Amino acid sequence: MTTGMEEIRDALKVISQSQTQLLTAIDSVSRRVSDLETHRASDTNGHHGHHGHHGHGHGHGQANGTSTPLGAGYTKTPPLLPVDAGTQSPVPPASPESKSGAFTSRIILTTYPKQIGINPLPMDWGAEDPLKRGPVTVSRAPSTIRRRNAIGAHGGSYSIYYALAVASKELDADHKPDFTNTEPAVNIGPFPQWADKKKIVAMDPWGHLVPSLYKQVMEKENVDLRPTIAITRAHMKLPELEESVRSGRLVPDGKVCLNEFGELAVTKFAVEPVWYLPGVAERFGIDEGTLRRSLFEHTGGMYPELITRGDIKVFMPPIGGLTVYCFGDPAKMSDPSSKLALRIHDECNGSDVFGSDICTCRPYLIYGIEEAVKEAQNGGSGVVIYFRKEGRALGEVTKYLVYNARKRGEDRASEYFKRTEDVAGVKDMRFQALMPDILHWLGITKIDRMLSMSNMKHDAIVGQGIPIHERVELPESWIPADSRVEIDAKITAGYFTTGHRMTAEELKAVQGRIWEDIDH
Ligand SMILES: Nc1nc2c(ncn2[C@@H]2O[C@H](COP(=O)(O)OP(=O)(O)OP(=O)(O)O)[C@@H](O)[C@H]2O)c(=O)[nH]1
Ligand SMILES: [Zn+2]
Repeated sequence: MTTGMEEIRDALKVISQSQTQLLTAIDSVSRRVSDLETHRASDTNGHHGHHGHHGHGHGHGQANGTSTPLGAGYTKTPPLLPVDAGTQSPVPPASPESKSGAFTSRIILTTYPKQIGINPLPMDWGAEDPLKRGPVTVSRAPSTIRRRNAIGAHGGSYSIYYALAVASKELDADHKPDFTNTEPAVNIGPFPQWADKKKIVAMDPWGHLVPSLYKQVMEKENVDLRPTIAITRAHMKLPELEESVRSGRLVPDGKVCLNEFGELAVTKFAVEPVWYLPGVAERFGIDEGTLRRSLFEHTGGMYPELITRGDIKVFMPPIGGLTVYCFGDPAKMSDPSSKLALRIHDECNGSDVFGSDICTCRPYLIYGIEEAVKEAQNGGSGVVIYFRKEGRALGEVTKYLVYNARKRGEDRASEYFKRTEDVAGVKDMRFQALMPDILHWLGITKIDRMLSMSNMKHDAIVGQGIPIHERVELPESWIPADSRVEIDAKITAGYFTTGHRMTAEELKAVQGRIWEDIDH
């Protein structure tokens, strides 16, 4: 009996040993094949990379199942054989003409730091001199793919439309942007914060100057580089502000508020996300391996280099960015002797654009703009920053599911966050931890009037060393009736108020419109 058990145990040991050997063999074949493939591709493209030189990378995080830094909560899985290697491919073959120019001759599923031909442009995140820092290089164009020092793609969530445009031949993948006259409408910085790895980890501080700063690199190295920030000037018109002028709250000055229609002059900054992974991990108090593995897994395995290229530290995530609306002289934002009023706003399409009354989003946005304009007119600076983080970054589908659950129930303030948690598992996924980067980038060192009640925004900003002198809540008269549920729930959960913080008992009595009231 005992002998039988031992035999089984021995047999199992042999099986497990052979399994490990098999996995190691598969892994080494896969890497060899990948090397060959790059070699062939680089021959085809006439580019011969340097052997053995890999920038400043440490070469860890290779595709070997045993040496990849695995984050907590993940099991080791066998490495996969790159399917592009052999003659068969699981992907329907692209038509022959689509191979010309747009793509490398073989599909490069992933790359490895020690691979022949891989020669990233230098990337020293946080270096003071932008030339020493190096340009964020992410393009997979044949001329650039081996020089990449970033994972992902330009355009945030729009990268998918780019792919569609190329696939449907609407866009020539060889298109070289003509940047004539696209340069920033105003100058900004550089500020010492731009060279601080602890302060800016979620955007490229040099992103607006790419075409000018790295012109020579683009020409000399024949690489495809693009800006991730653009700065322009505009007029804007909101119906509520016409009313602000009519009621006398806002007085046209011909500079910031241009006329009796409440038309405003604004400087706008559009910013695409660029993440420095070690810095992002640090902000969340997790290790880089865990961050990389989670990003890899939960984007459908979209970016294998998160796992295979431990030497690449920059990632351009497929998410929305932000826009800064600056009223008054942009130079005043960073002037410590000028007062600054600031609203940080997260996207709520239903309210911001379409006027839904279930929340206070549009009212707070308009109030923020109005107060920002007033501060600018008083000789200070007013700033509104709009983040694309719809529905607390849970998305509109989740949000509407929760609305239904609330309205089919009793929609009591005491249950407000619980309904979201029931559906989404969390009440909020915005993670304000990365939000203060833009403030550092704008050179902001203190906030005089913070137009927000959110404790999460407050704590993130103060935690980044930017003091907030005054917190300004949304005045009662701006709160739509049906959004009392939201605002009271938020206040009870810790949002700032100078008014009354309800007890759990009182919160139960706050009720919104219920299903019967909407359903007609
Ligand atoms: N999931 C979900 N999201 C909501 C709901 N109501 C509002 N939101 C989202 O919550 C976010 C509100 O953001 P902000 O207007 O910046 O407000 P806040 O962070 O709560 O704090 P304040 O600065 O005090 O306004 C937006 O992303 C909205 O889309 C809801 O019922 N469910
Ligand atoms: Zn809203």
